Amino acid sequence: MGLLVEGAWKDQWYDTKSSNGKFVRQDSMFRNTISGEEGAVYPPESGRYHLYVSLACPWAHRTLIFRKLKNLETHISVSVVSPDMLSNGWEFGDYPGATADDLFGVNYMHQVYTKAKSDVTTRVTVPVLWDKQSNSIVSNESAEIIRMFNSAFNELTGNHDDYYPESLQAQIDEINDFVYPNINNGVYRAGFATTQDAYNEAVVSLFDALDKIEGILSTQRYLTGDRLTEADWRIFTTLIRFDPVYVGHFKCNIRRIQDYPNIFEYMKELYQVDGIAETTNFDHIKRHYYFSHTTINPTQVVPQGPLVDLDKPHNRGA
Ligand SMILES: N[C@@H](CCC(=O)N[C@@H](CS)C(=O)NCC(=O)O)C(=O)O
Repeated sequence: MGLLVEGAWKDQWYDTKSSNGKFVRQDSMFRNTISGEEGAVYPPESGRYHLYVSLACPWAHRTLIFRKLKNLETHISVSVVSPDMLSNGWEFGDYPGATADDLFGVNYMHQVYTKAKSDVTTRVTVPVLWDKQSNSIVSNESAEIIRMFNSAFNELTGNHDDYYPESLQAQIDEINDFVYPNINNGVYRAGFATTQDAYNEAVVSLFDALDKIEGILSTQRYLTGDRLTEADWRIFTTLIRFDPVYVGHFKCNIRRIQDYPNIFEYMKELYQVDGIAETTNFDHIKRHYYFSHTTINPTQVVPQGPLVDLDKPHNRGA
């Protein structure tokens, strides 16, 4: 794990000393948009864009889900990094389910970043949406990539399904603003904390938030009512990793997702949506966290469990 400093790779774990043991996630730095508007720098074109993902990563998983739901698979190609993220950061390789770098044939993800900007100073994160035409990074912010996938390619695909409908945008934004710090990033704030106080604060706000979500899902099918939206997909990628990884590896063990009847059934419903199970790779998920975070798990031993039947019929909407 490391970062690029003026284009040079530096192997270094997260600095939590300057923040009292708290993990503070950095903002993504490439923030352009694909748009069908006249004169747009990045117009929606088939075959022009390439997505770099890790199957382990919850943020990258969102983008794979939207690529699937919006029928973008034939329009946007994908490279998958190996789940092992060690001293060179994300790398390509022959781990089952991973690929080579299909565009440049480089070994490391940081080399893709320096192809976009040779003197860049940044963490090297996935997902990355790459523009093959200008050889630049459109975006490395999943929240923005899924919005582009939701609407920018509609004319090309003929798929007008809308996961961010205008009538629900305020509600979706409100849920996202609650779920992101407390749950999506909350598991990382608990797991990467290096003081007891920082961990305590994160884990308590995480489970308070999950209790609240359980309450919401006890009265309605989805987070904003009876329609499946972006807000649901954004929480899903954290929920599906929770019992296999976050409970043990990140010490988020006050309760399991299986202990929340409504969240568990809801998570199964989302997992069973057409195409979603194939975007979910539990081997990469478990291997990445347990094998890569050697400050947390120095033995790199990956647990076998848990045994959970995600294909069992759910009771949502019954
Ligand atoms: N805000 C970014 C976060 C992406 C992110 O942090 N990805 C993790 C993998 S789960 C990563 O690549 N971490 C490497 C690092 O921090 O050096 C997004 O949502 O796209």
